[in-house]
Amino acid sequence: MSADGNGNSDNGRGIGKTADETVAPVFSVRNLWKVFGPKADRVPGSDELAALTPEELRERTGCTVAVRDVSFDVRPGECFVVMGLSGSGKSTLVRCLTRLIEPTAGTIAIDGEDVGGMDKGALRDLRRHRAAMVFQHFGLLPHRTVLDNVAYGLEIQGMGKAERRAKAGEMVAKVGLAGMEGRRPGQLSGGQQQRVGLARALAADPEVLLFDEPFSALDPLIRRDMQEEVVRLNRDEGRTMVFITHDLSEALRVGDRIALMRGGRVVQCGTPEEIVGSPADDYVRDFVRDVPREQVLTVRRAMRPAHDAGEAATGPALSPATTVADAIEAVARTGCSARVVDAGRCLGVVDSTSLLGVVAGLERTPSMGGFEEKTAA
Ligand SMILES: Nc1ncnc2c1ncn2[C@@H]1O[C@H](COP(=O)(O)OP(=O)(O)OP(=O)(O)O)[C@@H](O)[C@H]1O
Repeated sequence: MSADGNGNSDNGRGIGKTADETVAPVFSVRNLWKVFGPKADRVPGSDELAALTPEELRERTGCTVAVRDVSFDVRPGECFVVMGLSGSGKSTLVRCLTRLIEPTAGTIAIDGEDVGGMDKGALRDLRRHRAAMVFQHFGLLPHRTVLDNVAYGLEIQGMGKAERRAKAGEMVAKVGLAGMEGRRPGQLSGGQQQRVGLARALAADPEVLLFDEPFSALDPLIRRDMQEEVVRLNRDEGRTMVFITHDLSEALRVGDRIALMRGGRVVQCGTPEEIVGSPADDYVRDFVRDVPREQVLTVRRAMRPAHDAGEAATGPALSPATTVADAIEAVARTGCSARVVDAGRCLGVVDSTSLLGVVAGLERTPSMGGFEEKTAA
């Protein structure tokens, strides 16, 4: 995530940051369905109905399947992105997590606790304290100052005035708005208003932040700023996040893992590197076609065994999380192959052929070091 001992950055996102798979997940979702329409609950149980195309199903039953048999875990400390085109089911899926939309079938647990079995009070607590939502339309109160907007949620919780103003001040500073506490929302840019919305969600100190396309209304530069803010919050605080977007570059920038949705299904769930480097099918391959591979893929994919002990001991040392783009720079600068080193051990070597092979999307052949054109799956 940070520059390694050799000054090799892995682009700041934390490529290679792998949330520990052995720890218990924050959210655990199994076989989740959301069907809109009359007698929706007959659809998940019926092989015949579930096999129909969306159009056939609508014609025969009047139902729309928004989420179709989806299972995944969100691990502590990760930024889990739900990505897909408009209508693919992203918002419905994430709203089901806290039952803002009632699932039709399947189970959801938060920290092992069944969300389906929660009563009204527990659900209120879940939405306020455990999994707070940051919306695209941040719903700020126009007549209140920035500070009071941020403190609003704490006021509802019954926190005393001095304490909530101190806490709100801390959050305002955390999102980079120190000095603007006394302004009203109308005196802020769209990006600054979004930061107030973020500070308000953070003030409740939720275990998970759920973002629903939070930045899609912002202009590109401010949007980039906000993405960096999210990455920073995730990295510095280790706060778990679920982030909806239809924008692939945003997903790649903020996500530790990405669930790519199509027609209510998750067609692939994996790290940006897995999605771009090993697309699960032609749909995903098409989706990631224009991604600059060298900025997402790491030297792990370009590595080959060292030819001899000499090669394994010379050349610049790179961490396994180094992007191919940074490795190309290191190899070009020094004019020799670079070693991929982890905890003092040389895992392999990258050279210009192996790095260019990854950029070109070629598959490594069994004969060490060679590449061949990738054939469509
Ligand atoms: N209340 C509803 N009643 C009927 N159908 C719905 C309802 N809400 C959503 N849908 C349908 O469910 C599907 C998934 O919608 P959803 O809003 O979850 O998609 P999305 O990926 O978030 O889209 P967008 O990016 O446009 O917000 C769509 O076909 C949509 O028309």
